[in-house]
Amino acid sequence: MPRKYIKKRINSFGYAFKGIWAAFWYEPNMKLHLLGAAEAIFLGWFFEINNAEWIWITLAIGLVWMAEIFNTAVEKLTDLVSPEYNELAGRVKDLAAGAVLISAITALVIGLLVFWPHVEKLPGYDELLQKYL
Ligand SMILES: Nc1ncnc2c1ncn2[C@@H]1O[C@H](COP(=O)(O)OP(=O)(O)OP(=O)(O)O)[C@@H](O)[C@H]1O
Repeated sequence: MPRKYIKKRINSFGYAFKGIWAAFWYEPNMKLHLLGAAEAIFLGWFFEINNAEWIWITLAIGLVWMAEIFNTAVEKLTDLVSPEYNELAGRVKDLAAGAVLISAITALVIGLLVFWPHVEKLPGYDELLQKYL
């Protein structure tokens, strides 16, 4: 393989990592998603979830991060193209935000499906249920 080609591919990775770093550094929402991921990983460790369950958690985290980064990119591009008020620009941003919301709801459902059976097995769960329900 030509050296120039390899160098270009390595550069592309560098730009992509720069984008990921910028998203986590500058975007408050990404910090929240990072916190959400940390919580899910902590729960996964606490409940000693199996490989299949880790796959779902990994997919859920990746889905939300990916959607948020795309949303940020769309927002920036929209601000660049249409800094003034524009109905279409607003709709574009709403659509991108909608995609993030769908990813977050999906991740929440995955989290409940994965963790709820483990929560039910916690000692004292039945007593707690009887006391409050
Ligand atoms: N140029 C614009 N023209 C019309 N409406 C806009 C425009 N910019 C933003 N909006 C409206 O305001 C909403 C919020 O846009 P904004 O860019 O402030 O995103 P945000 O919710 O603050 O994003 P974040 O918090 O993720 O940075 C949009 O979803 C859209 O409805």
